[in-house]
Amino acid sequence: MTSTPYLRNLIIETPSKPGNFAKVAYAIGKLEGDIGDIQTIKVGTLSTIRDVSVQCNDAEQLDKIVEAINAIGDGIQVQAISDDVLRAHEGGKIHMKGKVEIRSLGDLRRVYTPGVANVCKVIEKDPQQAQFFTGISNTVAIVTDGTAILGLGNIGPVAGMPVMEGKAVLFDQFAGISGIPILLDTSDPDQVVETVKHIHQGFGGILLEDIGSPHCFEIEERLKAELNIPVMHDDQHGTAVVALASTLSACRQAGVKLGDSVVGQIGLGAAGLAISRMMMAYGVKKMQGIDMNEQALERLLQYGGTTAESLEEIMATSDIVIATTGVQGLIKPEMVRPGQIILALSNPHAEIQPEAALEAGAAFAADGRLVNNVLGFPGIFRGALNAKTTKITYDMLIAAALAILDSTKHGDLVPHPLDPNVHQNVADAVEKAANLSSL
Ligand SMILES: NC(=O)c1ccc[n+]([C@@H]2O[C@H](COP(=O)([O-])OP(=O)(O)OC[C@H]3O[C@@H](n4cnc5c(N)ncnc54)[C@H](O)[C@@H]3O)[C@@H](O)[C@H]2O)c1
Ligand SMILES: O=C(O)C[C@H](O)C(=O)O
Ligand SMILES: [Mg+2]
Repeated sequence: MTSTPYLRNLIIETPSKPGNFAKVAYAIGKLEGDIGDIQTIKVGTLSTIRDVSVQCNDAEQLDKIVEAINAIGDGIQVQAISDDVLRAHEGGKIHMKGKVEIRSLGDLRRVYTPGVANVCKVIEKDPQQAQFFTGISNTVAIVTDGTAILGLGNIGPVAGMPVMEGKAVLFDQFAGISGIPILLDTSDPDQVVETVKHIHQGFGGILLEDIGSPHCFEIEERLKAELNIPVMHDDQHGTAVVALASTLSACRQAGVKLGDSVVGQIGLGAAGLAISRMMMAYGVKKMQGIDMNEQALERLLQYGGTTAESLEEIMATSDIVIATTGVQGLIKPEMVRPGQIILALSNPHAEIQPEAALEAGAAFAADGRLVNNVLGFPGIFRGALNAKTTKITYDMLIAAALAILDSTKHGDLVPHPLDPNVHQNVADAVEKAANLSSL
C-alpha cells in the first residue's frame, strides 16, 4: 500500500545568531525529515524567520519534528505549519490565455468577427492552412482515464487532474507546447479510441497519461494506427526512454556494457513492459521480469524476454534492477546485491529508497523523482511536432534516450530536469531522427 508524501512548510523563528538554523536542520534530519526549499521571510536584528519545506512520511513524523525543534530552546520555535503543495494548486495550475491583446474595436474585428471568417474560409479551402493560422499544430491533448494515476491506482480522472495539469505546465515550460488535459470517464478501449478519434482534429499530438495496463496497450496501438498525428503513452515510452538513458549512464560510469548485463524488471505493467522492450531493442541479451499478474508475464515472453520465479531470484541474478510496481518498500535492503544498479521508479514512493540501496551495496541507485519521464516527453513531442511527423518511432525514442545521455554531466546519472539544454537536445535529436526515417 502506498501513501502520499506528507509535505508541509514550517515557519520557523530563530534568534539571529549563526548556528541556530544548523540546530534546526539537524533536528529535522535526525528524525528523517527531508528538507526541501528554504526561504528567508524576515531577517531582523533579534530574530530571523524562515519558511522551510519538509517532506515526511506522515503527520505523526511531522509532529515529532515540530516537537524536536521547539525543544531545542534558545528561542527557536515553529511559528506555523502550512501546506505549500495545496497552496500551489489553488485555482488549478494552468490557464488558457490569448496570445493577442484586444484593445480597440479594430483589434476585435481583426482577431474575432468579422475578420476571423476569412481565415475560416482559407482553411476550409485548404485544410493544411490550419497549420499556420491556428495553434493546433502546437497543442497536445493529455488524455487520461484515471486508472493508473502515478502509483496511486485507479483513483479516477478528476482526482488525477493535478497530475495532468502538472504535465501541461511541463509541456509549456520545457517545450513551449500547449498541453490540454482531457479527462475520460470511460476506460473501455473502444470508447477511449472512439472519443480520442472524435476530438483529435484540435490537436497536433496525443499524450496518453496514467492509463493502466493492460488496456493502455490496445488503446495506444489502435490510436497510433488510426490517427495521422503522433500518439505516445508517456508511462510506457517516456519512461522507457529515461530508463534507457539512465542505465546507459550508470553502465558508462561503471565501465560495463548494457548489452552484456542481465536486466531484471520488477512490475511489467505499462512502464515495466515498455522498459523491457526498450532494453531488448537496445541489445540487452538477458532481459528477465517478474509480475504478480500471469498475463503481464505472458506479454514479456511474447516480446522475447524471460521470466523469473520470484522477486528474490530477480534481485539475486540481475546486474541492473528496474522496478515499476507502485509498491512502496517492495525491495528490502537485504535483497540488494553488491555492485547492482537499482532504479526504483515508482511514484510517489519508490520500491527502495536510493540511500538504503546504496547503503546495502548498490553501485548506483535512483528513484522516480530523479529518473522521471519529464526528461523525455516534452522534448519528444517538441521534436515530433517540429518534424511534422505522424508517428513516434523506436528510432526517435532511442535518439531521445541518447540525447538525455549526452546531456548528462560527468558524475550525474541523468541531467537535472530544470536544465533547459536537455529538453532542447531531446527535441533536436527526435526531429533529426524523424526526418531521417521519412527519407
Ligand atoms: N519515474 C517515472 O517516470 C515513472 C513513469 C511511469 C510510471 N512510473 C511509476 O511506475 C508505477 C507503475 O506505473 P504503471 O503505469 O506501469 O502502472 P501499471 O498498473 O500499468 O503497472 C504496475 C504493474 O506492477 C505489477 N505489480 C504490482 N505489485 C506487484 C508486486 N508486488 N510484485 C510484482 N509486480 C507487481 C502489477 O501487476 C502491474 O502489472 C507507478 O508507481 C508510477 O508512478 C514512474
Ligand atoms: O508523473 C510522474 O512523475 C511520472 C510518471 O508519469 C508517473 O506516472 O509516475
Ligand atoms: Mg504517469
